[in-house]
Amino acid sequence: MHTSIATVCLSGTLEQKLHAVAAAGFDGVELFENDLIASTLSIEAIRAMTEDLGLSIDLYQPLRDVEGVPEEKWSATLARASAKFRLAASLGAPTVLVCSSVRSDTVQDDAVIVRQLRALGDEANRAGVTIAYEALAWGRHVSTWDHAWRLVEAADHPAVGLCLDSFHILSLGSDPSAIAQIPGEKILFCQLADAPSMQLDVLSWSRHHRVFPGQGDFDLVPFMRALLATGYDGPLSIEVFNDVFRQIDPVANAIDARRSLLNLQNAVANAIELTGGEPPAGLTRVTHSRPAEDFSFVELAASPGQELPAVLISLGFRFRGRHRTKPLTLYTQGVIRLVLNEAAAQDLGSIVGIGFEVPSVDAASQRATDLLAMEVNRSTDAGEELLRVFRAPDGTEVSFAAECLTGDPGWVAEFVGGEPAARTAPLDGVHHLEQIDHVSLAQPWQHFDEAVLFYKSLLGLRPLSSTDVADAHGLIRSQVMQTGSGTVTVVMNVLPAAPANAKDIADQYADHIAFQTPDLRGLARALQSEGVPMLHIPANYYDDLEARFDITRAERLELQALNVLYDEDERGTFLQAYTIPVGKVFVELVQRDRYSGFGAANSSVRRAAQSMATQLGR
Ligand SMILES: O=C(O)c1ccc(O)c(O)c1
Ligand SMILES: [Mg+2]
Repeated sequence: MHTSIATVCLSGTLEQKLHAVAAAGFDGVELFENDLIASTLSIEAIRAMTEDLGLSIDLYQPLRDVEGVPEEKWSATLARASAKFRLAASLGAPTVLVCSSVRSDTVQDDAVIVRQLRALGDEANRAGVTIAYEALAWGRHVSTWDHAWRLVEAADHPAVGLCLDSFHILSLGSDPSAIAQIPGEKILFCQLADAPSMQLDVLSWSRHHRVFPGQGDFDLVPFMRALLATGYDGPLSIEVFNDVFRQIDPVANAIDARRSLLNLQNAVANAIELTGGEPPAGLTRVTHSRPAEDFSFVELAASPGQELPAVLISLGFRFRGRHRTKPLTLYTQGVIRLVLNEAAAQDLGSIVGIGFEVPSVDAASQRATDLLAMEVNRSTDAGEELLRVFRAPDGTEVSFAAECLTGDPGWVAEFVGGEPAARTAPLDGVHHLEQIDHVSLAQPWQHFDEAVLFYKSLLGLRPLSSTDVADAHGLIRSQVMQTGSGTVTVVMNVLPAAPANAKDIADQYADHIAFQTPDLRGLARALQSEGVPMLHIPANYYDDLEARFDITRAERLELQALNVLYDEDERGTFLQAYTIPVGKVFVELVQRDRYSGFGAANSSVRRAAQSMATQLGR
């Protein structure tokens, strides 16, 4: 369908915004009044620029407080509206958005509003444009889509129709299904936005926290299905007011916005098909690819001289060799494969790449391309396996690898000079790491929403619990993303803005990788005897543990001696322990017994302990 985006979504001058919108592949824009007024470009120049960029101006907006107007102000209001209709016409915009009035003197009388909408319609008609009437969720008298529709229906004017904005509808918890009863030609415009669930007045929620479809908690699919059932085939336009999006690079942000529209159209088409329907031909599809099934490898930045290899060997990994042509080394344990990259830049953390096993590398790569992900060109030499690699918003290189049910994937043979594989590499014949539990990535705060949509739409990871972890230097937002089968989990930790002493702080915001073991106590004991430095957990934590849970003194003392943390949920128990940070990365060891969480209750203790370890130089 025709895709559009409101200029208010993006940062920059009007010219920068228009270039970003065109570069992302949108068909048109909603021109926000403030962007026009503040621009040094003439109306003719704006029109010419959009045409040159291949963009249409689909909507001019907003026109405020022009219905429910007290009698004495009506003629001035009509004159103001008329000027805006002529402006829209000279921009080549077919439609002006009229939002429901918010002024305290709004006449709260439907008959008055209907009469005024008709008069506005006549005026718009004269200028050769139409008006799309939108109920703001905080409108003084009109705040719901169905009220707005009753008024538009009653006005019964060819130049007066509706604008439906998913935020205003879903934020009030309104049921969108009856939208399907509206004649499609009376819906002149559709604005799309998602938002996280919040307990906040709806105006502040809308003006600061909207996000692109698929990044929040709203279910836009039923809204879209009702809209499409009317036969609507006008623009699908993103309208998001978001404090972060107003600050970030408009080019990347516009691409993220268009990814959200591609993903939404595809999700709607899938939902229609799933219930035996025929999706409208105009919906853009993306290549189908099933979710990631497992981790294939994790690539870490390994600066020379770092202790990471020694720690890995202590944990039971085997050195499998150096890459034939690249500055890479490989360590494996069973199905866990870690690639250390000596050449990798490590701006934020230490995990620079993740390989995901997918059912079809071709389908996953085509889907990534369809969803506008940026492919990374990696040099390959003759005989080397070509990996398809895409850059995630945080810079992580995401690779797709074929499923590998037995033995090693083909690329492992490119590493030479190491030890042969062993199914497991137990320290004392019993304790070992079985698989990657999760990978945790530090996220720059500006790219968090983009990252959620990236991992969700490309890899089928779904956002689960989100927790705020307090530490001495700020609040860290921790978002778990997991595939439906639970085999792949990525945890995204959003860093507070860099404080003055950024270097110290940055050291603590380490990425980490967590491994599952069937016997964490045994492993911790073995590591202790090998002298592997584990993160020291303070005694106060164990006092608290003893008070909170039904554990014996002996159990508490054992956990404390081993620096093992404990948690429970309704279903089971959880043990976790950490190595001290090695460079910018640390290793977490977990033992799960039917427990499905990630030890969130322990996170702030862990962070405090890490902070202490970093300050002590260890
Ligand atoms: O916040 C506002 O005022 C505003 C203006 C125009 C819109 O389309 C909208 O959804 C909100
Ligand atoms: Mg709107």
